[in-house]
Amino acid sequence: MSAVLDVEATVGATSVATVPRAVIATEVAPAKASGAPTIAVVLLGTGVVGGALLKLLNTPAAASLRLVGAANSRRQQTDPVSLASRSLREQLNHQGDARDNAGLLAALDAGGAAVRVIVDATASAPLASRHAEWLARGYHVVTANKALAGGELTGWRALQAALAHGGCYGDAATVGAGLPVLSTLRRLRSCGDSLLTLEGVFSGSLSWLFNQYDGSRPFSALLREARQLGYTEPDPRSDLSGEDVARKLLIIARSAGFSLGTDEVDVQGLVPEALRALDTESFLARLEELDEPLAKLHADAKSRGCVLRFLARLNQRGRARVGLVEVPLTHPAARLYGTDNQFALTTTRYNTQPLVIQGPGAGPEVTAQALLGDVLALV
Ligand SMILES: NC(=O)C1=CN([C@@H]2O[C@H](COP(=O)(O)OP(=O)(O)OC[C@H]3O[C@@H](n4cnc5c(N)ncnc54)[C@H](OP(=O)(O)O)[C@@H]3O)[C@@H](O)[C@H]2O)C=CC1
Ligand SMILES: N[C@@H](CC=O)C(=O)O
Repeated sequence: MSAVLDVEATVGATSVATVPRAVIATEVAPAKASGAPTIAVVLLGTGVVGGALLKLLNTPAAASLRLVGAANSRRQQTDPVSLASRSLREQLNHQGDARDNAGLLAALDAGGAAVRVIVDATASAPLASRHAEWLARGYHVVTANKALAGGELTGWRALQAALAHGGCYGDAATVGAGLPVLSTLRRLRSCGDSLLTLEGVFSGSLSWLFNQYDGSRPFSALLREARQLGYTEPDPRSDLSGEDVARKLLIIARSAGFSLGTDEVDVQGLVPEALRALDTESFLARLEELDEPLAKLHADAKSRGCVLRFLARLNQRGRARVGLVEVPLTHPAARLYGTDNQFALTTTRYNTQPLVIQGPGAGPEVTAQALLGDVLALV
């Protein structure tokens, strides 16, 4: 386990007390009146987030959408008219065709819809690596999967190149599970404002874990609960290692114009060496090995009147750091609840006090809503 990072003097200066609390996630547009253009949708991933989206697709808010294909990692179903079944997610576990992206794209093309959208609700890097190609072929992509935009810089650049030729990339779900962080940043940039520094808590699961953790319940028990609630990544080591937070930091920083590579983020993770190479199931069976080191870090922090928070920071020189930090109780991050994320943006125009965006930053429902909102924004 890595040592707790030092708290920089600047951290304590950040304040949320003087700015409005949460900026609430973007409202979903009401269902379009009949006769409005139909949006054909293919859904990749029917797990926690994809499953929640399937539920939303059966609500009036999604009346203008036609789900023409859906897939998990093993099977897929297509219907150019519409896949209406409420039990689609369960069906895909034992019924359907073998996985084949070409078949899903053919279903998108077949119905003659004006707007064709691929929604990626997986954590698959190979699938994310196809996003740029799909955009170049005229499909829109809406994603909760951060592997492309938050991965290697080459992938980010391929994405920007594809977007320059048209197509939309709905990425609200990739940061803050739909909190209006990227949209706010883009709006500021379009007005000529520039991001100077960025700081906060970018992980809903780690926020929930450290907001709860007081030493009375083992960290491993809390982690199991966070996974059950749908806050963690499919493999929780993606959260604990800081990798997921680093991806979000990269997505924000790149969207703000910083050409940061993955190797330029200093990531201090929480996964002990012995647990890093295991498959997911074996790791989950050994979660108790996290308990002792975290109990010690917690006790040490408490003895100094501090709490533990998993912070991400980008300074004005483009130096990026992600890791567990002791913060005093007066620190803005010490006053978070539940899965709250907190993004403090200092810009050329928000430079005496940061612009702070805060609110629940993980969970199936808010994330699925972010995906639906991005799809509806296409028309
Ligand atoms: N949970 C949250 O709060 C948030 C999650 N996200 C992101 O959402 C994404 C999904 O997370 P979550 O729903 O929790 O993950 P799950 O593990 O619950 O679901 C992942 C789904 O993706 C499917 N899948 C994997 N590979 C492929 C593939 N090649 N083709 C089609 N389907 C595939 C899996 O299929 P199978 O069932 O066969 O394994 C499964 O249905 C992640 O990228 C995560 O970072 C973003 C914001 C918030
Ligand atoms: N596992 C992620 C989910 C959202 O991206 C988190 O904990 O924030």
